[in-house]
Amino acid sequence: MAWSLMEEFGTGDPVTEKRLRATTATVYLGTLVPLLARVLGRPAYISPGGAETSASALHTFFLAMVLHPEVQAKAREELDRVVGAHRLPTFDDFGSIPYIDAIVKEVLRWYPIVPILMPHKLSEDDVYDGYLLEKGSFVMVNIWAILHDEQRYSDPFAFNPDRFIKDGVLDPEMFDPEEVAFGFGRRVCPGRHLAYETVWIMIASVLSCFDIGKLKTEDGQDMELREDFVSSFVCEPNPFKCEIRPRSQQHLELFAHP
Ligand code: HEM
Repeated sequence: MAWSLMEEFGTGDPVTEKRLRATTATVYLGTLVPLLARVLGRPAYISPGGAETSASALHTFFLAMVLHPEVQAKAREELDRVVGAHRLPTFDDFGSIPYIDAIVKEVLRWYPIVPILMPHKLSEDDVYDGYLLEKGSFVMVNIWAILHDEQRYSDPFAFNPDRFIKDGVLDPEMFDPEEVAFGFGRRVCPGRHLAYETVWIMIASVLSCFDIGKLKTEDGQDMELREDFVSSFVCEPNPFKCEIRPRSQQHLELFAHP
């Protein structure tokens, strides 16, 4: 990909070409490698710049859907009504299926992918809430605490996309997890829009075509599943098994040949 980009946009300038190569590698490491690793069942390890993150968000989404069939039902009602059964959702549907946005926001909030931001070194003295923070100090932002603050979100440990919806649309008064889940300021995640849109289109497409549910035990009971997350720099569920069933033959064909 980097080579064809350079053929098309390359100027022969080594600095530009180095940037093109680095940008392509970042996108590759940030999205494709972790997604492929999930599909192949292989581990993918963090590299600087957001590797794992989009795949971790999708992993969290699948767990949330297994645990909350009522959320799937609501999303499907919206998708069937707005998108219909004859095509997959596209970015043209952006703004028309707010419950899908609410699910993406709740995935980012419920178990934030990067719960504690990496340390940032202050380049000058700063004052926060009456405290002097001296130049050279390291500051680490607790995203988990911000996104589980009861003042902002009632019942913060529950997975509840409805908290972002008011009168059938996204509630502009509700604090948007996107404001903090991708960091802040000069070092804010440069992949945040790509990440949001990747997760959004995947969630919309998967929910259009598949039911996600618990596996059955041999005697026909639902297998128990818990909120069991990896405790590390990037937060995501420990591996779990679930059933992903096409809603119908027509939905399966739609997903396979959009
Ligand atoms: C749901 C998905 C993602 C989340 C939650 C996420 C979150 C973050 C966070 C919290 C940071 C640190 C910001 C800070 O230090 O203040 C960061 C940095 C970064 N992210 Fe992402 N990220 C995601 C996806 C991506 C993707 C898809 C890419 C690339 C295509 C990417 C590229 C980067 C890079 C290059 C940095 C380092 C920026 C810098 O230090 O200047 N991220 N991300």
